[in-house]
Amino acid sequence: MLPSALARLSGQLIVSVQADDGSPLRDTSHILALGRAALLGGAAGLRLRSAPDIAALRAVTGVPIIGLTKQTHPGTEVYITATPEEVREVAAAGADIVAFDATDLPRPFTVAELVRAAHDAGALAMADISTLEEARAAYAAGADIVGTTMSGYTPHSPQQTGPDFALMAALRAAKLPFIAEGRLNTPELARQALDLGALAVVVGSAITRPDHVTRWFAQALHGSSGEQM
Ligand SMILES: CC(=O)N[C@H](C=O)[C@@H](O)[C@H](O)[C@H](O)COP(=O)(O)O
Repeated sequence: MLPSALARLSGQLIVSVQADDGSPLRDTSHILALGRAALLGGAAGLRLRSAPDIAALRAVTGVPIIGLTKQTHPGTEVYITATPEEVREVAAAGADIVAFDATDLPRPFTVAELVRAAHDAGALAMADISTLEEARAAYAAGADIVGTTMSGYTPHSPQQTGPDFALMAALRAAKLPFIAEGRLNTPELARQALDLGALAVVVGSAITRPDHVTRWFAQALHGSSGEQM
């Protein structure tokens, strides 16, 4: 049986509400407004970066929250919730599920250590992976769910502009439950991921990063990337 936060997300849309560093939307008050707009539109869950953003949305909604931090650490390129301390911070802010990097890149802490920190803090553990092998390893280390989040963002995964449907199909064939995430930029692609067996679908940039969406349009019109910031 699925743990309750995952059961509530089954078949549902999760909206990732994150602004990049330097974005005019980075402030928590803007993230709160974007998150509320996503909830109004029917998001059944939220994926949020940073304790202040998580706490702000926890105060206004009971939907499952996937929380994470994004921080660099010396000697590693792993930046999504890379330490047990960050896992605890995210859980304490009100996340039901803590997402963390579970790729094969050199890392400061093992996947098992991050899973344990999440469970000890009363949260579920979501392993952000980029390959089938990483998914197997994450489940062996005790993860509750994996997400296809990191495909395209590690040197050893396919670099592509669209979603990694091949990885989703491989996860399904291996009977490994997964949340689909990454470049699901249209309702049709999101639906396709669900049809490929995803437990739930995370959509971020296409809904909550107007700067990215503007760039897609600007590039399509005249190959320009818009105003340089
Ligand atoms: C690779 C990485 O750092 N992904 C991050 C993970 O939390 C977010 O920046 C993405 O927006 C999220 O994964 C959703 O994906 P998309 O924005 O493509 O719908």
